[in-house]
Amino acid sequence: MMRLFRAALVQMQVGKDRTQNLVNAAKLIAEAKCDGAKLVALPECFNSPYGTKFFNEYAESIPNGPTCEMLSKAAKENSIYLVGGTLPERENNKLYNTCTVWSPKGELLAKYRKMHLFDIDIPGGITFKESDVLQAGNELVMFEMEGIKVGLGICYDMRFEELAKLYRLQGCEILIYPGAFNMTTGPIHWELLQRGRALDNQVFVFAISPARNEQGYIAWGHSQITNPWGKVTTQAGHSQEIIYGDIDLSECDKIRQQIPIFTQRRTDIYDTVKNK
Ligand SMILES: NC(=O)CC(=O)C(=O)O
Repeated sequence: MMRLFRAALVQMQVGKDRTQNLVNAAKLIAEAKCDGAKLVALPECFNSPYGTKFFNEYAESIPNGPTCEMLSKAAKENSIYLVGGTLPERENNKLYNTCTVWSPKGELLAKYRKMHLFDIDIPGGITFKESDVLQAGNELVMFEMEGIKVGLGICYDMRFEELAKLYRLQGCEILIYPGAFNMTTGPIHWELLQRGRALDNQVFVFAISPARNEQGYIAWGHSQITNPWGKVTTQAGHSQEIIYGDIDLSECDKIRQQIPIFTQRRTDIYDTVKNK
């Protein structure tokens, strides 16, 4: 069972030209592989600008569109596990914000649809309503990487601690969130939420943002790796870059032994209160 590996989070620049986005992603994936990555992860909406007015135009079916073709080929050519950020997905005339995961043989390992849609309204800050055009997913999705269980979420999902806890209860040691926080929420919430999810659940958390752009939805950047102690071990700036983490899963074992919160949960009490 693999316990040590190198992860690469690709904080890439995303623009309006889909082909250019795919070419850029493929180039950066190959670079991450050359630098020793076994798992490479891309950001939310890496093939299209992030915005409700773009989702319909850029949507593709999975696994048949050009974006999945590129992802499958890149995973196979580089023999890596590839978390393909997210793309707007179309199925039966409905749209979803969907993350795909590819095996080193280029096979589709998992597909997760954003479960909590990003609907917020902060006067003077940001108003965004994914539910105007997207449907929410209804399933937790995990994949296994040579014995390591990894749970998937997308961006706003990281605000929901119940989702992270359910993944931990199902044996996950890593949670991966492709995400695109913004200039209003990013500065205070991005890092803190990930540290919270990591510490609460004693898991590694990887979050991958697009690089900051000049117009439209301005992404916060700061892709991040947080360890099960709740410590940020690597964080990007806001430009295009790849960050790396040498992940040692024995850190999960150690912290879970030293602070055994998952054997001390008082579900007898919680359940009584919940059912009142
Ligand atoms: N873009 C998102 O889904 C979430 C986000 O920016 C936030 O929660 O803030």
